[in-house]
Amino acid sequence: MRKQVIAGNWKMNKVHTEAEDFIQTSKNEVPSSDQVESVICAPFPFLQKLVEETKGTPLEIGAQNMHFEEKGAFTGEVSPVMLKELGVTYVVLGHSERREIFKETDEEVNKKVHAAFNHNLTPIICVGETLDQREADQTMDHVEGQVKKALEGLTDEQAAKVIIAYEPIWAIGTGRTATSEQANEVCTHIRKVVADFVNSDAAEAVRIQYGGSVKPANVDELLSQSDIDGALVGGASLEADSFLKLVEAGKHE
Ligand SMILES: O=C[C@H](O)COP(=O)(O)O
Repeated sequence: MRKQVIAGNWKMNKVHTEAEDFIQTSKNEVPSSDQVESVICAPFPFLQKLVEETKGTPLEIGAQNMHFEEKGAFTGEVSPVMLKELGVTYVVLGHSERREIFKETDEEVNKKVHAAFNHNLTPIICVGETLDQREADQTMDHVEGQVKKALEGLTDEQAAKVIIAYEPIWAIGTGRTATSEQANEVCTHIRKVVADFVNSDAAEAVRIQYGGSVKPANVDELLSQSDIDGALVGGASLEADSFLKLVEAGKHE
């Protein structure tokens, strides 16, 4: 039985006081970590404080991106060493906004996944198709390519530990959710890709989240699907009440 992972991705939202209020309200309200993994992926400036404030609680803190190098002349970047030193445990990699706006490539995502494992961070690897790709019936091939490239060169044990977030780009921030069947169909394919590319044990172990307009009203149905093991949530993770409802749903699946 795979444990559900509910991760909030705050993106570039909140100021310090709002981040603090959220954490104070929710840190002791999330279910225990043996029931569901609860993660907030916050902007870099909040990470240190949030890690300190959530110590000893089931709420984990993640980053939304990082560079793959440990240090050097990379102005504006943050390294895996820095994140690890802060006590961050998860990192979102290859989010579609990074791929689209900041032109991140599959090769860079792969280097970041390796860097995450080198520094004991759990990568949440985002994959997903555009509306044009879906309409051209290219979803499965596109997602398959992204998954294989992201996992390239990992050991079987590492591949089993990644979290893959399937996020159809047309459903992100649009209020337009993939139906639970559409989401599960792609997640099932991703699991098969992992089975073929790595092995069946890794495929059985890997957690696959759905992301794209997930909210308390649709989370139960999405999480009840056979190959969906959690959610990566943007808008609905910004309010503590709503985030707590999502993690509560994760507990039951
Ligand atoms: O990382 C989260 C996703 O981009 C989904 O965002 P959303 O829940 O606001 O659609």
